[in-house]
Amino acid sequence: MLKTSFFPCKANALGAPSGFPIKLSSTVLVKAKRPIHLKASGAKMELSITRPDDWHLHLRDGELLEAVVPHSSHHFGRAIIMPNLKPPVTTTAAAVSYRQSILKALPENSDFTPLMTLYLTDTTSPNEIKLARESGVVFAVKLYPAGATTNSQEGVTDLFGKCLPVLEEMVQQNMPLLVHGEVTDPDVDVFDREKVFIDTVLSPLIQKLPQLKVVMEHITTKDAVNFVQSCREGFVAATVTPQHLALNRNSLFKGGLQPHSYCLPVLKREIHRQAIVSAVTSGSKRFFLGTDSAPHERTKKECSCGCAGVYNSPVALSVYAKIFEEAGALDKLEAFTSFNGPDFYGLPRNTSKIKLSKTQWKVPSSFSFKFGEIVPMSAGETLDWLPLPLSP
Ligand SMILES: NC(=O)N[C@@H](CC(=O)O)C(=O)O
Ligand SMILES: [Zn+2]
Ligand SMILES: [Zn+2]
Repeated sequence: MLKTSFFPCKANALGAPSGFPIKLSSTVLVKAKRPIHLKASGAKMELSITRPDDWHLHLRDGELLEAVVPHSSHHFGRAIIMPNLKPPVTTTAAAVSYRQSILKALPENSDFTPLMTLYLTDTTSPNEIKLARESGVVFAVKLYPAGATTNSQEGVTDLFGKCLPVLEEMVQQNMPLLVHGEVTDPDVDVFDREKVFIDTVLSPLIQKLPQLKVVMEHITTKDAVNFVQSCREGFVAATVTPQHLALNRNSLFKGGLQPHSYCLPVLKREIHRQAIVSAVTSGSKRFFLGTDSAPHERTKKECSCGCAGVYNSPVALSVYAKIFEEAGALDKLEAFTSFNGPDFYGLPRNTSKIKLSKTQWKVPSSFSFKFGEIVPMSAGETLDWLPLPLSP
């Protein structure tokens, strides 16, 4: 497949208004045009922050990978890559090979670094954790309770019964456990699944293995905020997505069913949204950026049984900046986007900078590719903060 086309215009698909070209695969069709730039009146406010990382990202594989990777690599330095492919990335060998595919799909001259993860199953061996650590390219292990979310069928059915030796080896190897924190019991109300998971799985796990590093991914409730805050700093942390900061569950039904706002864990009540906004804008080191950007083709979202996942990479930084601005906490944005994550993982912070300009830009209504379309979060809306290209 040809991979040489560039956005020829002065703006790229993300709206960066300079001559910084972004290489996209030849499968990109013209609908992914530049966003419309509205001139902000008066002097433009610009924020310069250390290049952010994304600590929870779905890049998929094949043509979907080629399509979406530029939206992350353009502004983010590194990303924790989720392993829920079909088949899932359950071994170090598979993670190494998936990493190669990602590197191959990157735009020319990109220095984006994928940080790989393993998909935990009932049969993952402690030795696999040793191999993962030795590889130098696997940075975490992901727990999907079987049936909890997209491609989780091969996930864990009984964490304490089946996975304790592996978890003990993870403690030895200082390998973090990343958690999709929802129970799968059909009798538990879908809006309560995170809280019940905390009470029945996470709390007992941390009591049993207090040395295990755990990231509660994409938290959605005040219960999760309280739980993370009650744990030992440096051992338990949480990622937070743009959609769970910006939207509450009313958004799912606003003017009719809104499939592009449907993700798991599902959006919650306003009180929960407010609790996670307070948590991230408080300056606490326990919370960091993880977009959970999860692309699905339009036809797989707009159908009788739609997939869960919000594609937010193109808008994530704009949405985060708006949330911090509204909370009067723009001074805390950089720690959330660029410091707390690497500090938790024990990795160096990025040294380059990006700028966010207070400039309005219009999000494309969809991105079109040969294989189909992807509808981003905030499709067709005008956002306030525009990420500019990397400065040297
Ligand atoms: N968040 C989602 O709704 N979907 C994710 C899986 C996940 O992170 O749970 C996906 O892979 O599509
Ligand atoms: Zn998840
Ligand atoms: Zn995810």
